[in-house]
Amino acid sequence: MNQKNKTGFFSFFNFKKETTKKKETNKTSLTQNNEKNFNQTNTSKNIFQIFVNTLKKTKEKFNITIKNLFYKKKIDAKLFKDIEETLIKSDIGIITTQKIIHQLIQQADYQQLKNANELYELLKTIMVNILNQTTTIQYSTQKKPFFILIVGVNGSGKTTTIGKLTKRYKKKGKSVLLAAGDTFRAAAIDQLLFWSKKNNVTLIHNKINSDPASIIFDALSSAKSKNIDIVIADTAGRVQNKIHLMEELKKIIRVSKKINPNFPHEIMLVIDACSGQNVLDQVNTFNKNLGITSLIITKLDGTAKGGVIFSVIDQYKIPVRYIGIGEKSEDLYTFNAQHFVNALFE
Ligand SMILES: Nc1nc2c(ncn2[C@@H]2O[C@H](COP(=O)(O)OP(=O)(O)OP(=O)(O)O)[C@@H](O)[C@H]2O)c(=O)[nH]1
Repeated sequence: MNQKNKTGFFSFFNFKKETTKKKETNKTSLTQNNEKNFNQTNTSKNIFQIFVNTLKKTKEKFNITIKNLFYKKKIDAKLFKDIEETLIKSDIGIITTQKIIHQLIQQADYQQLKNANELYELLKTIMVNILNQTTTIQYSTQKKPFFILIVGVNGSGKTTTIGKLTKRYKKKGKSVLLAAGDTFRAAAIDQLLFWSKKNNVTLIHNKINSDPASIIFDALSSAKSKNIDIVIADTAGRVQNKIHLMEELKKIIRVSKKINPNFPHEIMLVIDACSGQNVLDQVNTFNKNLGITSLIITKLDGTAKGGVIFSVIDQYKIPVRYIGIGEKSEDLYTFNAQHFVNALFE
């Protein structure tokens, strides 16, 4: 399979290609189990409909305008200008929009397109390619425990997402252990306790203001001795300031490497789509300091700013692994570029 198209190793939709190509028997992927469960309970069409419903608010800005632009229009400079304006208004961001328009003009010229309809399809393809520029880290049973460090600013949805991930991995038959690394806010520990009980998994925690690096170290040691598959660690979103937070997170990473130099396998940044273009600043800060391996975009259900996904992926080349589309524990989906773009244009 084309590496560029492998947005989500956990992706449902690439499963067939993955399994035929990958003959390594000692590796099991969450994707494979994912897909089996998925096929039993859902269909690609349903998932697509969920994407369509989720993006309702983002589509309001984008969809009607874009369709009107292409309707029976001829290809000229004005059309490109209008498309550019629509993309910018849809939170796709100026830099990424200009890149899309540049490619659109070049390819339309190269393919000698005359018809606006063909340009419409070309725009979709270019937008999917923008989202497919990244590859995700592979889960493997050899990486045991597979350590996922969850980071993000306050209120972005970290704790809720951990609850959703726990449910998801448990459903795939994986053993999960949680670590309450947000010791700054008592409610965060209570929230994780709720999720751990709900999913029947162990939570390693300590009292408020205790050292998060030490809690996470204990959690990883315990997971190793108990042969646990996956450890998910929560972290604070706000300490005294941004520098303190980054130092705290760096310490967690440093200390975890004493157990295994490859820890953490994943550093997932949770970002709230409602923040629009401001998320770029968050991605920049966390990535510069910690090296983010994937993104989880939450609250796509409640915002018109879903277009920001294009600029985040385009500017940082970090894959979006999951999207959060509601507060319930099942409201987490593997991100799929094709579905996302099709849903936007639907
Ligand atoms: N609509 C919607 N709400 C969400 C989603 N994900 C999380 N939330 C809500 O967002 C709020 C904040 O979520 P938390 O999980 O507490 O966020 P956090 O990042 O852990 O915040 P702190 O613990 O304060 O650092 C809660 O009310 C969640 O129910 C989502 O995908 N959609």
